[in-house]
Amino acid sequence: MILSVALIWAVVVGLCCLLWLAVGIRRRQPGEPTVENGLIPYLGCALQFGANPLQFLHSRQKKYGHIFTCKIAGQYIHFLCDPFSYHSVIRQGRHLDWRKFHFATSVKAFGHDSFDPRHGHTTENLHQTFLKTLQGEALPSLIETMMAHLQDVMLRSDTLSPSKDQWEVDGIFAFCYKVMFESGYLTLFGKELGEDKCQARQAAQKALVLNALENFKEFDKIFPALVAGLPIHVFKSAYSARENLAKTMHAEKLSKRENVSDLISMRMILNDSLSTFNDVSKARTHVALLWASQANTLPATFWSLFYMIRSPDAMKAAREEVQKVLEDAGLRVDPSDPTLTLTREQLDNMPVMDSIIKEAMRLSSASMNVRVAKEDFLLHLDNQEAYRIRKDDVIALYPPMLHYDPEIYEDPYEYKFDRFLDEKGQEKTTFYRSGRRLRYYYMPFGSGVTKCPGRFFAVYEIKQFLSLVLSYFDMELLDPAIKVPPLDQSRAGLGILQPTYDVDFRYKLKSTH
Ligand code: HEM
Repeated sequence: MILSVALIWAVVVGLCCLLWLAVGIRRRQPGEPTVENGLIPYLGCALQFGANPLQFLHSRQKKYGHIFTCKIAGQYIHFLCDPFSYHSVIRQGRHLDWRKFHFATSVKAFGHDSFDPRHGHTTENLHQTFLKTLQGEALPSLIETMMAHLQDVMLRSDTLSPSKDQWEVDGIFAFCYKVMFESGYLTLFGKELGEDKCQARQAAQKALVLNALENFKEFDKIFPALVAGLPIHVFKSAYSARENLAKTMHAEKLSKRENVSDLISMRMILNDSLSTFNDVSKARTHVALLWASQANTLPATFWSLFYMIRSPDAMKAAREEVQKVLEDAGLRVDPSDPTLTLTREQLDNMPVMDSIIKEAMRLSSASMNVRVAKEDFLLHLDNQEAYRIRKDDVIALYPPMLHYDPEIYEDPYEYKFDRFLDEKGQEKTTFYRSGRRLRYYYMPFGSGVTKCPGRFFAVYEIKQFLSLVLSYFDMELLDPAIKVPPLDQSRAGLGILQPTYDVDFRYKLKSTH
């Protein structure tokens, strides 16, 4: 009896394996890139890729060349590794669709109805909304509001309470998180009406931001799992964290706030006028924007501050640059009246700070650029080769392959704060590979149509943050020889990676004379 049950199981397992071999494995057709199916059904190469994407891709590039295909979590992904061929994917070709992947990912993670106009829930052109409210004329007011909130949080509220006489010790990531989250949150979502005059209201406002921060952290932890396709209901506390955030973003709550950014006010109007989303779905679209505005900015700020403090030369050059900009503008640093302002033009005129931030992001960014094939087509590479791509396949660029390429960046694992400065101390834009000038050499914000619409604001807010901490505080690492914390690879593909552990520093208010 036992033997026959075992036999039946053996037959069932055998048949499943045959079925997997027959339909689960892709065979390379003539003209297609080399395929690696991996050994695990459905997952394919996902585990090896996830363990260390850069190492995985380098080893496959060595074996297969500029382009190859890997099965990852049920999806066939063509990785294109030749930077000179990037433009054939980045330029808006008629064969490639960017909306399918992006809209589907947002729905999976945030639970709102689809933004894809083809699904009939909205006719909003989200891309246009982002460009109008995050770039160009929208920037000066975002910059001004952010600068005021940063100084309130650093010096007026009880978030930090620094003193002149005593050092405060904190983790750099914890410090950046507190300051940037609160300031960024208030800049996008405004403050409760009438809050400033009344202490009870002030406390309520503070509690709301702190709750939002805790909920954000809880939700953000499982974000990679959601993108990988796991349902949010598996993660009870993360689910309630997301829903708690959404509850604070219902239209009737947001309408009681003042100084709400153009981005959120416009999205509220368009949600109401162009979509059939219900109230929960509308609120969840705002949660998606909170996530987009913070999830990368927070670790990017950490890496910028960490590397700057760790490099005495960077710190000196940055300090001098900030001092000069403030002096030229006739501004005086006074912690008892923290009302410094920097215009967009002044912020644009800080090449050292730019380079410090760029170099920090070069070393920590791992965003995958993805497009989906709308139909079978031929992908032409720079070396005249062409490859057949099947409908619904994904084509991916992984910019860390550029960012860590020793031919493009000498000693690529080293932080050099002036790497993006030319001989005249201005922004360096000429980078070469094999003697040829590169068009794409730095891509933490993605590429083409899906390039981050918040990128200008993101860099401004990090510059503002660094300028203020340099102006108001003395800062030191507790251990000046501390090693760089490793990158948390669990988020590889999704943006700026976090450190696997925090690094302690100490700060105190500068003495003013
Ligand atoms: C250092 C900070 C930031 C980094 C590295 C970053 C990076 C990215 C990347 C890689 C994408 C996806 C591009 C793609 O899929 O190809 C993206 C999308 C997006 N980002 Fe950022 N981002 C940052 C800050 C911000 C900020 C501050 C905002 C808003 C205030 C923002 C708003 C958005 C939005 C709305 C999208 C979605 C665009 C779309 O789907 O059309 N980002 N970002």
